[in-house]
Amino acid sequence: MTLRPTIGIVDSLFNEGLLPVQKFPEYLRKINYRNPDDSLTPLQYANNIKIDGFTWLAQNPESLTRFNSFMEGHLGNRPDWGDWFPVQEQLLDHAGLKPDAPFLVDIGAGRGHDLVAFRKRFPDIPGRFVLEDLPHVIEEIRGVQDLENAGIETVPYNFFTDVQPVQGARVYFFKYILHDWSDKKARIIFNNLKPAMKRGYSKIIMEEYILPDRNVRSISSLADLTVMVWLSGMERTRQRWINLLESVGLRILKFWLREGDDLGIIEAELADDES
Ligand SMILES: C[S@@+](CC[C@H](N)C(=O)[O-])C[C@H]1O[C@@H](n2cnc3c(N)ncnc32)[C@H](O)[C@@H]1O
Repeated sequence: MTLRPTIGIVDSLFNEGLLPVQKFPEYLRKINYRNPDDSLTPLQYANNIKIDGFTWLAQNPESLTRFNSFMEGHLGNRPDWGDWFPVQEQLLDHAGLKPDAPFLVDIGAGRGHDLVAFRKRFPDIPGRFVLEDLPHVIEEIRGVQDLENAGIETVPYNFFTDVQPVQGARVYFFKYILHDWSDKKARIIFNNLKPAMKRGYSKIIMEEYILPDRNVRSISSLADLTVMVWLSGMERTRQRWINLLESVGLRILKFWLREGDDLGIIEAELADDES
């Protein structure tokens, strides 16, 4: 079992998370008990700011460090995706793989813990491994030995403003990214990715909650509330994932879930009918 440092979770939730939680009833009254959306997030309301949560973190280095430590420990004692997803069958068994081409791009990777774990698990997969995140996050991880040892490239990238710079990767990986954003913003992220994807080859792999329509586990509800209170984000049901991806010309190949957990993998690719 992987042991992860979880102190960052407590540190970040108490330092940055408590105020929006405390002010949440007041915030809901102000927005007439609508579902929170991008026009004013609870974090913006609580801190009286207009910038989004990640730009705010960039301006508060201690909060950013706590947040990135939070993300590093967030899986707790769950296995890494590479430990249970059929990587060989779904990703490696393809004639198009080339040793000098990009294999995996982790978009919004934070400190790169998922990439490092994947490289340790599969040290012999050929190709490039790329970590993308906002420039201040890339700055925070400059010179980190684990990343250098694993041969991981770092690229500053903003998924709202830039088209994906790494063309034709086998895997574009997102973990806990889409749940931070509304469908409208998620569509911008996907539309900036699609031009880089190679039809019949590139796959999107997302590690996210995939909720049932009813009887959601309390731990998954808590995740839903956490992203709502921070960012007006949401955990999505299967049908919401299908609707979202279809609305941008993507097709879900399979939802992968492990017994007893709503956190799973969504495997997707460009839909056939897109030019
Ligand atoms: C919830 S964290 C997930 C981090 C990592 N994928 C993980 O699961 O531990 C969201 C990540 O998205 C990054 N992010 C936020 N806005 C972004 C943007 N516009 N472009 C690229 N990355 C962004 C943040 O810096 C942060 O690292």
